[in-house]
Amino acid sequence: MNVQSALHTKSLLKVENLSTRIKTTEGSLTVLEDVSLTIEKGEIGAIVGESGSGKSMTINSILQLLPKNLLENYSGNIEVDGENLLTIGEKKMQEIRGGKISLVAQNAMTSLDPSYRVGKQIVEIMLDKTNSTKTQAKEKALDLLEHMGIDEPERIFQSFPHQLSGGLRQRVVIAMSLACEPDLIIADEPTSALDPTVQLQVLDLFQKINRKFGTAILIITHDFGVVARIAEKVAVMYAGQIVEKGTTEEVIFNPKHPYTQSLLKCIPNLDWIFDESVGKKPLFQIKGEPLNLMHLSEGCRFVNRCHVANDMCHKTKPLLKKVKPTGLNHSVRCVLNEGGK
Ligand SMILES: Nc1ncnc2c1ncn2[C@@H]1O[C@H](COP(=O)(O)OP(=O)(O)OP(=O)(O)O)[C@@H](O)[C@H]1O
Repeated sequence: MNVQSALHTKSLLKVENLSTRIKTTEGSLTVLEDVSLTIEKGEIGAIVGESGSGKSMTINSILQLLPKNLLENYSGNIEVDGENLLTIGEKKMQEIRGGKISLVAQNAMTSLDPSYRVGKQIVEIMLDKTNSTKTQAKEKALDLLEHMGIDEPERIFQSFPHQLSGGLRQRVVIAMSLACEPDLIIADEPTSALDPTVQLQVLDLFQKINRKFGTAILIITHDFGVVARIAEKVAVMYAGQIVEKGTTEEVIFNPKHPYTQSLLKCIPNLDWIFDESVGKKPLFQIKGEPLNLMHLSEGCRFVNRCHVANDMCHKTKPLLKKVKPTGLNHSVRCVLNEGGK
């Protein structure tokens, strides 16, 4: 690709300055503010943050899944292949969901119908979303199950969801998400309901899918371990805002935001099991509670939990700025890091 055509290449998913307001009994609440991120074709990205940081709101906004009685309004832009999802209307949106983008939910059981054999559920999607005949759809479904690392695809095809283990069910759901041949899979905490060993297998499966089919993946997680294993780039969310983003390497090895630094310290370290001289250290915890979005102050949203905050942080609203003005895409929302160090 020459430079000229590269400049004109549209991102697969481009979210720009997205703010989402919802209606609550206490009045309207801005649950997302100024969220910008992109996923390119064939890329694996991640959004990481603790509970309540706005991860689910971000995907529900992208996929326009917030119910009418909850949503007050969106502002900003959400583009898929250059098409603005905020203006295309529900009919076209339905084609995008389960078409160009498919969603893998945290709990596989919420995506599977308990009363139908899993094979039939995969075939139904193929018949609905692709030009396959019934015979082709069955063949493709068995093929997909095999690609999911399932040893006996025919037996699993004939099984009901309750007859499968949690790990197998999640593989089936991932196969279902591929049935419509999407460009992007959004995976919402896809491994958090699974045993640690199965978690690793499922993450490796996403990587395999990405390499084999070129499918882009946006993974939502509270776990930096997941980010480190699979994602090329990451956005760290806190209290409805992206507070840091960049390549996974930049963010993990050179975290700039005190929240990112604290999240990284929360990853369990098992050194003490192998090295007695290290001693048993308690797990690191970020002090304080996540912010109540109803009661925002004028400064940084992380200020009351921050280990380096000063007076300026209480008074100045930080903007997301490049760590190094001339650098690539590492950005941070912290007045103490503006302009880079
Ligand atoms: N129906 C609702 N009414 C009021 N506030 C809500 C509602 N749903 C979400 N919120 C608020 O929106 C913010 C973002 O929530 P969101 O569910 O996106 O967080 P999350 O990062 O996905 O958390 P989790 O990992 O627990 O799912 C939180 O402050 C949450 O309290």
